[in-house]
Amino acid sequence: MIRADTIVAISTAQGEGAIGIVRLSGPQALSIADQLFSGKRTPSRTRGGRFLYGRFLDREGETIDEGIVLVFKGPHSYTGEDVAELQTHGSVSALGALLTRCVELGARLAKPGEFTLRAFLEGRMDLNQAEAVNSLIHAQTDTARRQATLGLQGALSKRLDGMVFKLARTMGAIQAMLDYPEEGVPEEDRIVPLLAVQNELNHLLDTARAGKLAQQGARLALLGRPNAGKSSLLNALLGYERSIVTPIAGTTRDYLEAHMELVGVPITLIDTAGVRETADVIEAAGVERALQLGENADLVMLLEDASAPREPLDVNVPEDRLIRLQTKTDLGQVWHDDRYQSVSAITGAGLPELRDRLREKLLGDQARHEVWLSSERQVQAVTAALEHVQGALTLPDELASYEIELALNHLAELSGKNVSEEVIEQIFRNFCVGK
Ligand SMILES: Nc1nc2c(c(=O)[nH]1)N(C=O)[C@@H](CNc1ccc(C(=O)N[C@@H](CCC(=O)O)C(=O)O)cc1)CN2
Ligand SMILES: Nc1nc2c(ncn2[C@@H]2O[C@H](COP(=O)(O)OP(=O)(O)OP(=O)(O)O)[C@@H](O)[C@H]2O)c(=O)[nH]1
Ligand SMILES: [Mg+2]
Repeated sequence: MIRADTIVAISTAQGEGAIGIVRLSGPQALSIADQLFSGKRTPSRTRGGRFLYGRFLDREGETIDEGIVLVFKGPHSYTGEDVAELQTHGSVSALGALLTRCVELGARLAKPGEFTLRAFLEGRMDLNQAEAVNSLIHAQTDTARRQATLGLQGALSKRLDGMVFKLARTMGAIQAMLDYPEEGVPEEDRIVPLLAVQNELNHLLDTARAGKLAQQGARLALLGRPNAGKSSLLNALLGYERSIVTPIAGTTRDYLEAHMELVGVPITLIDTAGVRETADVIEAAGVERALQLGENADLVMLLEDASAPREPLDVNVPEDRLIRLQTKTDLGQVWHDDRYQSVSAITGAGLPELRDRLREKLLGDQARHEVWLSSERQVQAVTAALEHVQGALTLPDELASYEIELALNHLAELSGKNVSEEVIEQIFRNFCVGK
């Protein structure tokens, strides 16, 4: 179905650039281009896939800029509709004037993500792929980009297709059995495929944490007693002197954040005030904050000075989000406790092992070449599908068949079949304008 209106947006980043693009999509895209473009050829009378060189004109016929028009004829375009790309010098003013001209000629300003929404509605990509487009734009690390690219190529949808096939076949087998009970359903057509799908869904859910972290990044707080070496370790991980280090206990009083990439995850490192009882109101407020930051962080590194008398700190952080470190091991004192890793911020000893540990804690053993769940929407749909598959494994045939149907609905939801307009709108609302 071709939408009646033609949308327009500046598709390149705001600001100065070598080249800028205004993109038109819809039934009037090429006729609008005809009216504002002057060159040897006419966009609407050009074959798709060609570019035309010439000048862009404003309402008075004055030249806005020289540039090129790229012609795409539906369905052979990003959106599946007729598309004209007006490529100019990357001048804020030229792009603005060109946009205005397109609106004067009848185009409507595109909403965020509306080009990709149209690509979805035209069936050029499914919802998982559309979400991947957005992830790709926002990817801050190679890991996030690689994941988004896999998603864009349909990797998640392909995995789901395999499961849908198994479920549909099982449902068929059960229904046949209900019609002809004397036949019975052989185990390998009933339990085996359901168990396989259950496994696969569980496995997919395991990837969600890594997927979320690769996308949104992780917050990593350093906690410990005063002088434990938190600021020194932060500086050592960053590779520059971000935080003040002195031999005085209580140096860091407020928390401080620094950004870096670690193991392909965008990391916010948080240095905090050393935790101790104190009469100093300012320091006490800092301690309060430190503990709070620890509770809210994705991971906490809890530091203890191995060269000082032991005075462990109790923090309200579950074990799986905790990494215990003994610091200053270059001073020659180390205790033996498997729960602790040793580091020296001064010599760098133990830092590679710490990075490995962080990778394991953050990404687990998720294979980098397989696709990860990356949005809350995906996690919810897979969780719901899994519940119904589990239902199907425990319930008698008639109910099992219904459970499988529900599981199939949730998997279909993932790729964007039978999803409400609201859900779709919600997804595209977070996109950039022009995407
Ligand atoms: N200038 C420009 N660069 C861009 C995009 C764009 O729209 N414009 N893209 C998007 O934002 C991405 C590329 N995605 C695209 C996907 C499909 C088609 C397309 O026209 N496909 C047709 C023709 C294929 C062919 O000729 O081989 C088709 O699939 O039928 C274009 C871009 C990234 N770079
Ligand atoms: N030998 C040695 N000294 C260290 C090491 N790490 C830190 N120190 C020293 O320990 C002292 C305290 O270090 P900081 O990094 O300021 O400790 P902190 O945990 O941030 O302390 P507060 O901000 O007061 O809570 C400084 O004199 C550092 O030079 C280390 O690995 N080896
Ligand atoms: Mg400090």
